[in-house]
Amino acid sequence: MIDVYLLSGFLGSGKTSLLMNLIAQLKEQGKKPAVLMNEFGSISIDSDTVGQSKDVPLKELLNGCICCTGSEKTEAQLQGLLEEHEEIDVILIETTGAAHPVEALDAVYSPLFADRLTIKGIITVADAKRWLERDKMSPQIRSLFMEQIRHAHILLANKTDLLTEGELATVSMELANYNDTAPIIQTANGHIAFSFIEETLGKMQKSERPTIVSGKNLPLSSKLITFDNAVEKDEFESWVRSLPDTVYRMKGYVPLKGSKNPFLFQYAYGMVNWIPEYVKMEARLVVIGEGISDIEYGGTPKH
Ligand SMILES: Nc1nc2c(ncn2[C@@H]2O[C@H](COP(=O)(O)OP(=O)(O)OP(=O)(O)O)[C@@H](O)[C@H]2O)c(=O)[nH]1
Repeated sequence: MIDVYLLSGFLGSGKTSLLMNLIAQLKEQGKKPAVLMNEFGSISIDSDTVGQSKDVPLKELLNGCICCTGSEKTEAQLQGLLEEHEEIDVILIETTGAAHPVEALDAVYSPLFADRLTIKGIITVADAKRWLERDKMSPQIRSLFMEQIRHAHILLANKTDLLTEGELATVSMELANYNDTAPIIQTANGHIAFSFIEETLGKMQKSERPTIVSGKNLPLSSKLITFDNAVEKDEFESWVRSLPDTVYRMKGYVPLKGSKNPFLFQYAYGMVNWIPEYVKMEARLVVIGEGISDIEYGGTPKH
């Protein structure tokens, strides 16, 4: 299994700096990291920086963010990385600072990779100075900035060099109030030990079930559902409607009674979408949300 880490954080918060630090540490440990990154616009500034480490495989998604370029593209890029570089053991994904973490995670979770990739979690870089000045942001942007912080599994309060001791204490306390599950690490230029990230996220995963990042104490988790038998479409949809609001996203291949191949099933914000598949994909579904570890598919109970 290849470990996948998602680097989130607002525009300019220090994600690329963190990425470069992590790559250097991984290489020192003899590991083979690969990078998937996406940038706003069609000029690849950040990937040029990373591209200087010629031995680090890199795929980029230009012109849009990982969430709105569509998960198909992300899947294709990941597929490309996996096929072209069999030796990879860690994938670092840098999302554009304008990506919502749930959507970015969503683009990465694919039933195609369920048995090849272990999504370890989201590391959010928060610009500590910006946090103190968040009231100056427009409500929409502030909400994105805050969402990225809220969904972090590990939170870096970065750019500490720009703050006084007193300001630092305030930022740490306020961040802890806002996301009380993620460890908060004060950093400058994204300097953090990769071993800390690995151990922290490893422990979070162990405390719950082994698939991907999951757990009641984590802001976001995922669950893989498999099917032994084909299901009735209506029955499946009533099960979908019975799920809690904290299920944000589902996608995968669902075997429907009377159909040759499992259908591609998509769910987002209450909407379901079925697309026939001409290839026989493995029947499995990824569910992403909060507090979803008890969700199982059992069809609708018969009366
Ligand atoms: N003073 C200070 N500057 C920093 C720190 N970390 C990063 N920077 C600077 O902030 C700027 C943005 O850093 P990046 O690492 O490119 O940030 P990013 O999150 O990748 O930016 P986007 O790709 O635009 O979202 C760069 O000029 C960095 O040198 C820090 O801890 N302190």
